[in-house]
Amino acid sequence: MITSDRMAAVDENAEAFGVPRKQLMESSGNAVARAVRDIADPGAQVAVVAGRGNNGGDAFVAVRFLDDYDVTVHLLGRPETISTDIARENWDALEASEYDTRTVTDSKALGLGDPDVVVDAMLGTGVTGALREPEATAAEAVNDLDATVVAVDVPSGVDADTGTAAGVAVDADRVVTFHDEKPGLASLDAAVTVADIGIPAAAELFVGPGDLHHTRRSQSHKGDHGEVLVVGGGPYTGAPALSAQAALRAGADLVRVACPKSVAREIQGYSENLIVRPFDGDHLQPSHVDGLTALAADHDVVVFGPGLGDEDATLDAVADFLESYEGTAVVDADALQVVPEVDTDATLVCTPHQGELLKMGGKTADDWRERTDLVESFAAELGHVLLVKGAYDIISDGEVTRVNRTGNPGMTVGGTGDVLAGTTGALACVRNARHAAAVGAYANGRAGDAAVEENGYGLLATDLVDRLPVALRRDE
Ligand SMILES: NC(=O)C1=CN([C@@H]2O[C@H](COP(=O)(O)OP(=O)(O)OC[C@H]3O[C@@H](n4cnc5c(N)ncnc54)[C@H](O)[C@@H]3O)[C@@H](O)[C@H]2O)[C@@H](O)CC1
Ligand SMILES: [K+]
Repeated sequence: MITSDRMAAVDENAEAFGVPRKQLMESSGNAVARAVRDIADPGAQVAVVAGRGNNGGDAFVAVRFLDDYDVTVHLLGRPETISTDIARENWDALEASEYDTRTVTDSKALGLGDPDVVVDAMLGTGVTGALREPEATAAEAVNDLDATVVAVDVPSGVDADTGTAAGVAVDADRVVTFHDEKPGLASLDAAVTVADIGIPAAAELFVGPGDLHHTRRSQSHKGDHGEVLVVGGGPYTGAPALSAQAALRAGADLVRVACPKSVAREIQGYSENLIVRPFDGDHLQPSHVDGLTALAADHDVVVFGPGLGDEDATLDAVADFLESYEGTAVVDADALQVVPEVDTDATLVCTPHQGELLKMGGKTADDWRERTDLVESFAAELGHVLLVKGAYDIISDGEVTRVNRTGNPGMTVGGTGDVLAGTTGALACVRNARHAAAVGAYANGRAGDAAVEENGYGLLATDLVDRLPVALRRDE
């Protein structure tokens, strides 16, 4: 089962991993032709009703695999309005080979005749809202025919994620959908075929550029890009400042740092971008928890742990806070060891390196594939998202597991974990926790790779912070 925004991400990852969309379209078209062959014998009359996007492109490919059928292609609009190169190239190929192609600009003139089969290729996952003209009239015309209707990917007008139609929709007998089931298809009374179109499994497993650009933004936050509270500092002062700067660079609108008064001036000293909220003393302890809980309520995400140290009183305070907290928190560094004993309704993203994972009671292995299984089962046991750092970062919520391959050996330098925690915290303001962890690991690694590319090894954690915006940006 795959939603349309995940499908777009997987599609873009496939392209990034060397399998371009035009190749996927060729496989899609071939699958559509096989479905027609399944329904009607050679010589049968086939009417292809095509839109101006890649859904139409799929059908233009299918036509080339149906030479022994009597095929007529009806393009709803002028060829120059075809909205993608790969669809246009497949249209031009039909013209060059003089297939029977017609362009329909007035839907009244949609002379479909009385075909045995109709291929509905007007719209697929690109539909927004109720069908407009000429697609709406065309859908009615298709529904009035006796023909067997084969829908490409999704019946035109139906929302692939919900199965509902905002207006008129094609009533398909068969749907040939690509790569994986779409949530909205199960509720239709059409027979659904899932066609494998050669997208490598890696395009779903490995985090890639598609994950950066196609993730549903969660609406459940206040500001545009969210407000993050970093709770850290004590024995260390750099760690919370790195996390806070990273959260700002990763897009948070506002970041505050709750830290012991003893280090507040030093932490403020790192940057005018930081807003410091000191609590008294020189380390976090249970008496601070009520104040922190109140402060946390004014933020979308809390990043808990950078530089806190592991005094017993501090760990007790972490446990007390997490027990009552019900929001989203990234838990890193010394605070991690507390998580397995805490019973909380909070959504936690734990970001251990492999040593910290062992301290939490998890297991690890040298081979990243084995680690994937171990992390997935430990995440399920914990009931939280795990982002286990390593040459390959493993991200799992116990159900879906992702692997991040960006980053380099230079990133073992101190502080890169603090940058990752802050980055993940900012992303968790606008993405679900598992996605925030996957994209956080990906962006952090890309920032580290960019730093090494420019300056060679001898990487500093601060080199990552300034490179996060580019690491998170859509590739030009
Ligand atoms: N994502 C993938 O991995 C793949 C997608 N493929 C095909 O690509 C399709 C998605 O293609 P696109 O993103 O180009 O979008 P579509 O081809 O589904 O539709 C986009 C076109 O429809 C128009 N449109 C949108 N809403 C409309 C409405 N309510 N009334 C009238 N016109 C409307 C848009 O202006 C645009 O021209 C999929 O359904 C599938 O068929 C395949 O090529 C296989 C690979
Ligand atoms: K369709």
